[in-house]
Amino acid sequence: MSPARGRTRRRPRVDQARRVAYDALRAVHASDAYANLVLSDLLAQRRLTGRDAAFATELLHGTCRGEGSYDRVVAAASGRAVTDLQPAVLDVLRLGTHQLLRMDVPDHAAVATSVDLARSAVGERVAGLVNAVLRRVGERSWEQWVDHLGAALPAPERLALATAHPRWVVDAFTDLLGDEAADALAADNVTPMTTLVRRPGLVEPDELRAAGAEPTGLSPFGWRVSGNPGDLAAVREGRAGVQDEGSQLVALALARAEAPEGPWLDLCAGPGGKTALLAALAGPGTRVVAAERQPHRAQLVRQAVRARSEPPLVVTADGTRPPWRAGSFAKVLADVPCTGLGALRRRPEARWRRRPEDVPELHPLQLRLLTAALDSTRPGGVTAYVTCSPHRTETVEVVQEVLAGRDDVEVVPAAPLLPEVSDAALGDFVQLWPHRHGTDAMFLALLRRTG
Ligand SMILES: C[S@@+](CC[C@H](N)C(=O)[O-])C[C@H]1O[C@@H](n2cnc3c(N)ncnc32)[C@H](O)[C@@H]1O
Repeated sequence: MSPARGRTRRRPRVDQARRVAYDALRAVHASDAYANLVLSDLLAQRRLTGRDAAFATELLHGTCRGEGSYDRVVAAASGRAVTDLQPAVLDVLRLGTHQLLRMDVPDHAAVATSVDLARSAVGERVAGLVNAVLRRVGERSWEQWVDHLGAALPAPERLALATAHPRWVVDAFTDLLGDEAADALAADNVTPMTTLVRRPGLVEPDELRAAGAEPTGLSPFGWRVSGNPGDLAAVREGRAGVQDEGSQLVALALARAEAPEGPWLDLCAGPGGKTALLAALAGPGTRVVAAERQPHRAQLVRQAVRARSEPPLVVTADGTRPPWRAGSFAKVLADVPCTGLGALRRRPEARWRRRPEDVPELHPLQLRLLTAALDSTRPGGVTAYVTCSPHRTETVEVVQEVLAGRDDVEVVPAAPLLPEVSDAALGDFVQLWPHRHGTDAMFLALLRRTG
């Protein structure tokens, strides 16, 4: 664009942190990228570290989480549907809205840097629009926007707006928790600290303590670190790994369940976090087999268990058509593919990407995998059915539907096997929650083959 009427227009100076957040957000929307992955690539490429990296991370993650609610704010402030805005401009507005309403950025800086970003990333012609819309956004605080836009909404819709979740997720959580759903939804908006698992037999607590990690409250193998876990030798060498405490606890419950001697199976193993812990807990003499349908994820399982002198056997296989004989295993973990609604705090964009139709679409596969897991379990042996979603259709309903069709399975009460965790029993099952336990919302059912 030529300088307007002979004046030399200032070249917009966009700080690197905002540019990284913007480019990552565009990749999330234009190429279905995962926010965490694209951000870590961009931070490395552009050599952003320290405060700049922290700012870009908070800006991207917060914007992704708040997206649906910010879109309502932008629509009200611009007087048009967000679908009528150019996607690249909408992303600038979303980032600006997050800075104005939820970050400690002065209003004038949030508006001016967003206008510069719009000029540089989209073009001069959109600068005025971005300036005008963001000034209007800044006229109210976040709470005032929620009051303003929520006043006319029914209660669940208002909760969706205030906690930045799609309505169908609000309904699913309310179905499970009643009024407590508000706390569970709010917990999705808090970035969890990185949790490590100490793989017993491979690393002692003293090594992790000396590296600055601190034990967590629930899992006997859980450790918390601030900073980059890859800085720890134990993590780089696969003797410890990044793993939520909830995942550790469900694996531990299966390891503690009474069962006959014999090999253990992880039916849906990729990327291998639970396989690695189960292999450590199984002890010498107990063979562990890990199956995973996708070859690249099977490779990740091999990576996860590389530190073991006798690693589990990793097979690329469809667990619904097992290549092993029925009744081969004493313990079987079926950590099935699910919507991941229990781990939304870790996946900033996931809540807006998942669709309500995903739940019924996954259900038949979940039924088949649980059936195959039970068929693979020998009489007296135990199957653990696990999801990182608390959605009833993916949890209790799968178990009930499978059990209704067989007379060779009994439910093992799961909560008594995790005495370190209170308030987790859901009947005979276990349901963990971020707002109660500080873990992902993992579901666990333990089922014994009786014949
Ligand atoms: C929830 S993830 C498992 C996470 C894993 N247990 C861990 O802790 O790292 C589910 C896995 O099941 C795999 N999967 C999906 N369908 C499968 C099938 N039919 N047989 C075996 N694995 C399958 C997916 O590729 C995915 O890696």
